[in-house]
Amino acid sequence: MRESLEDICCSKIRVIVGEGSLSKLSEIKDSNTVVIYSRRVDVTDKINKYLPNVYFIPINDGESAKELSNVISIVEKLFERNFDRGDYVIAVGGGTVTDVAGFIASIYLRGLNLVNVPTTFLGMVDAAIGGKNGVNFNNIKNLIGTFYQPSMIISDLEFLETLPIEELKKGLAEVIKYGLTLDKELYDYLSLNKDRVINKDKQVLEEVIFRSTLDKLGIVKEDERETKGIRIVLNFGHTIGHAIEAGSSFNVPHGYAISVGMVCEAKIAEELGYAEEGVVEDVLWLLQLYGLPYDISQIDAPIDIRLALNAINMDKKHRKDAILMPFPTRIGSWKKVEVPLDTIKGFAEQCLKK
Ligand SMILES: NC(=O)c1ccc[n+]([C@@H]2O[C@H](COP(=O)([O-])OP(=O)(O)OC[C@H]3O[C@@H](n4cnc5c(N)ncnc54)[C@H](O)[C@@H]3O)[C@@H](O)[C@H]2O)c1
Ligand SMILES: O=C(O)C(=O)C[C@@H](O)[C@H](O)[C@H](O)COP(=O)(O)O
Ligand SMILES: [Zn+2]
Repeated sequence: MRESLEDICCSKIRVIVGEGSLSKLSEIKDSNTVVIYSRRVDVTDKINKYLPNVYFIPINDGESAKELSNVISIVEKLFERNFDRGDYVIAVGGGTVTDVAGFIASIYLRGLNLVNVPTTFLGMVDAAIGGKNGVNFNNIKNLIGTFYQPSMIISDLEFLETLPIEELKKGLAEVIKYGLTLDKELYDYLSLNKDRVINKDKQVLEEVIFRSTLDKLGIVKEDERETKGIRIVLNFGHTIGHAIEAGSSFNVPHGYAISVGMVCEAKIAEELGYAEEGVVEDVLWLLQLYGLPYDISQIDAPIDIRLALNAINMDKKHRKDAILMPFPTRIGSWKKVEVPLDTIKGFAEQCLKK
């Protein structure tokens, strides 16, 4: 088990990664606590072992959970109970659960304490970390949300035992994102340990999760609210990725969408002269090694180009008529580039043409 205590702006965040780390929940046993969890993951007995008196709110997870109507129905359940600002929300599930529950924790009474217990690999390497939360609105990803830090992130690898390999791969797309832009050693580690990763070797996965967590928190520490042009690096592949999700009316899973998005955006970086020769090949090579999609032709959902381009108009990295794009320059390095919106949309149309 690995632990780290991180200072992010005015919050202390305790990160615990390892099998059996769920036991750390016993440290908040004297608080009034609500557990918002994915009804598709067996958690109640596991939680009650450490927190015998909690209020459970099961939710249907998946992208359709990220709707304001769902937020309102959960808030109405909270309203029936007597919570105060000293109390806790514990989010247990994948990224869609931690996004919704984190948003609710940030707005109810203007903020309850939050503990994230990610149960997917994608949640453990990305979604449960860094404080972004929120819901989709009018077919735009994460249009409504807040920045709100959990006090504790518990990544208990025992949850991964039931995780299908396709869900592991979706999380690997976010890890490859870190490797391509921030962490060449992580890129190399993934290159050398493919079989152990795919076979869910716990020692390897703990290393990947812990390293990804520290990579992400290292960026969040510098630019928590994404106002300095630094945190945008965590959004590499997401301008096109979110366009694919929106264009498919959220039928393409996030991990696959950003996988294709990273190839498209690396090609734009190369075309505009920011990515060194060979970067696109290195992106393709690692995605193909893990069987992740690298071309829109591999996505078996129709993409409405009009909806996809509208999503790019609404990308949260856009400033006036340009988008701040995080371009990989070589493996493990990146550069912020302001690109005209129409240029990005032109490339996106090429990339998303089936
Ligand atoms: N806030 C952030 O910083 C951030 C970062 C990355 C992604 N995200 C968001 O996260 C979402 C994707 O997250 P996700 O891939 O975890 O999706 P998800 O929450 O839909 O979970 C994926 C699937 O795995 C199942 N599942 C969850 N835990 C399981 C377990 N232990 N065993 C077996 N099955 C399990 C779920 O029921 C679901 O079918 C997207 O909405 C994306 O926008 C947010
Ligand atoms: O934490 C961040 O910053 C990220 O960009 C992480 C992304 O992997 C994640 O998908 C995030 O939800 C996208 O954020 P958004 O601001 O583009 O909605
Ligand atoms: Zn993402």
